[in-house]
Amino acid sequence: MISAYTVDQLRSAERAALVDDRDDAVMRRAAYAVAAVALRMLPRPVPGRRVVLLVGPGNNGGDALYAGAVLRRRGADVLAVLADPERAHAGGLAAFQRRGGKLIDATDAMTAAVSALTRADLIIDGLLGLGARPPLRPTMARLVLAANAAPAPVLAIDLPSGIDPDGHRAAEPASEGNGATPGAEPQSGPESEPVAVDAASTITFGAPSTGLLLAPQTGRLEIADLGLAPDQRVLPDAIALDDIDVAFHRPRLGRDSDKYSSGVVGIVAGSAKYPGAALLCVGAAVSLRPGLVRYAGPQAAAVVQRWPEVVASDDPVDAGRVQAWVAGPGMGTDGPALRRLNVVLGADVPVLIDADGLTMLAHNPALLVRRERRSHAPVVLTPHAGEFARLWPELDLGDRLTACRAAARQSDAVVLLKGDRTVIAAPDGRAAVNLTGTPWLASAGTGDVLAGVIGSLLAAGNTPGGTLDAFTAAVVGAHIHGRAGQRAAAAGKVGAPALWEYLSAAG
Ligand SMILES: NC(=O)C1=CN([C@@H]2O[C@H](COP(=O)(O)OP(=O)(O)OC[C@H]3O[C@@H](n4cnc5c(N)ncnc54)[C@H](OP(=O)(O)O)[C@@H]3O)[C@@H](O)[C@H]2O)[C@@H](O)CC1
Ligand SMILES: Nc1ncnc2c1ncn2[C@@H]1O[C@H](COP(=O)(O)OP(=O)(O)O)[C@@H](O)[C@H]1O
Ligand SMILES: [K+]
Repeated sequence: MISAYTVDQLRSAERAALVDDRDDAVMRRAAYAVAAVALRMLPRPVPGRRVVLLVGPGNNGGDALYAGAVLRRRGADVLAVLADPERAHAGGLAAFQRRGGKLIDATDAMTAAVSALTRADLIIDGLLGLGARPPLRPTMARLVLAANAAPAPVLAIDLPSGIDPDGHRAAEPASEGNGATPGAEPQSGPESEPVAVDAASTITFGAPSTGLLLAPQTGRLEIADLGLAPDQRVLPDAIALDDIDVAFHRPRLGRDSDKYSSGVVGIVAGSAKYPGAALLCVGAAVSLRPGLVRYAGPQAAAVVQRWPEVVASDDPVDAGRVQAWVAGPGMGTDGPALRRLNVVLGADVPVLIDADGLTMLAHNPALLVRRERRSHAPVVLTPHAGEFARLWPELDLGDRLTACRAAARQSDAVVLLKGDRTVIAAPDGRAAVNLTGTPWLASAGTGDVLAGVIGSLLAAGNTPGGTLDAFTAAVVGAHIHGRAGQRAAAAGKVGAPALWEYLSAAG
């Protein structure tokens, strides 16, 4: 599991770890870690390869300069572009120049800097780290635009410069969207997009800041343990899972297992207008291999024809015992749909509401209040941005994690806000960012699949030996779904049903 912290939390941990550190020893260790990743990213042979360092005014620039000195020793041709020459890190600069590193002052030689970036084999971003307060000022913004337009991959130190370290404001990729020419004065004004480095990899020290998990510009995340991470008594601001955590949470069968020990999930989805949603959601639930899937809705015949092992009925009242309900995908919002939703919300088991179910909740906020009186079992809400805005119009989606946390607290439900970086929050303040996924998932029906996946996990968590709470079920479900999407995309598959086959195996 990756734990991410606020800048304040990371700064306090650094202060505690570096009480007696008066020289650049830790920075040199950081720089070795940066150089090790850079050497992996450089084409072979390394001698003569062109590395351009983007160097800012703080310690992030110092890391870059020390890393540049290490790369010089390996024979790379390293050029440091100084964005703020007067304030460049003195120790780093001396070490770099001792090794024969070359310098350019970007404030008076921008054209040369841009041309060096264009010809680089690797760009190392040491403009800003934890001290960053976006948006970037003009010299840095120009360099970032040029770096993003260059063919070389960018390795960001600590974070891609231009993102908000705490993740409260999003930065769009700099190479698109703002219409700026690399090296030219970036547009300013309210319409221009914030600029940020689009990194192939980011190496961070000790632990990432929350913004690093949230930013799509981070690329592959590497964490170098320099003994700087907050200790275990500090609650992380947000977490992210990796494949190993998820394997641990998958339901396991034993000799004494029966269907109720692996979880029975009930699904209310689909309608005459959206028959496919029923199949997509049930297919996903089945793929997670719960003890049993029950279907309750107007597509019972089609569902059983496709999955004979599913026990189907027309209505949740007649469905029989379940350990979790999913309601919403394609179920419609008419009278019968509202009645079905009410039945599900009255059940004393965990309930996931998605899609049309969320639309009905937005129109009838009293439904959730009534649910709280009827059951203490958790509720999971899985809106995309449009559904989120209908449910909580007063919350600012420019700050997705904060908005999601507020929504979870207000509605006393786990809220999963879908998107490129899906975020999940629990009413008690826990939060997670999902790092799996692919734009391949931005197609119709993949959300119905996600609902089925999380529904199965909620049921598994509500078994006698179940360990998954609703928040963890949502986080694990998002991870599995995203990984399945990546595998389907890599295999060249088309369409949401392709996810089923990858869900049963996805890490
Ligand atoms: N501490 C440790 O133990 C270790 C730390 N390490 C490294 O140190 C990094 C943190 O270093 P740091 O504190 O010097 O901050 P950093 O981000 O480099 O520079 C901040 C300066 O940038 C400026 N600035 C801000 N926003 C700006 C903008 N939008 N556009 C333009 N300029 C802007 C701002 O200047 P001002 O606003 O005052 O003009 C401020 O002075 C950390 O990320 C890691 O890489 C590692 O070596 C491991 C050990
Ligand atoms: N650009 C993107 N990159 C990665 N994942 C995405 C992107 N856009 C959407 N997704 C994911 O695809 C799914 C879409 O769900 P949803 O919007 O409910 O679609 P539908 O209602 O058509 O099923 C979500 O899991 C979401 O996180
Ligand atoms: K950086």
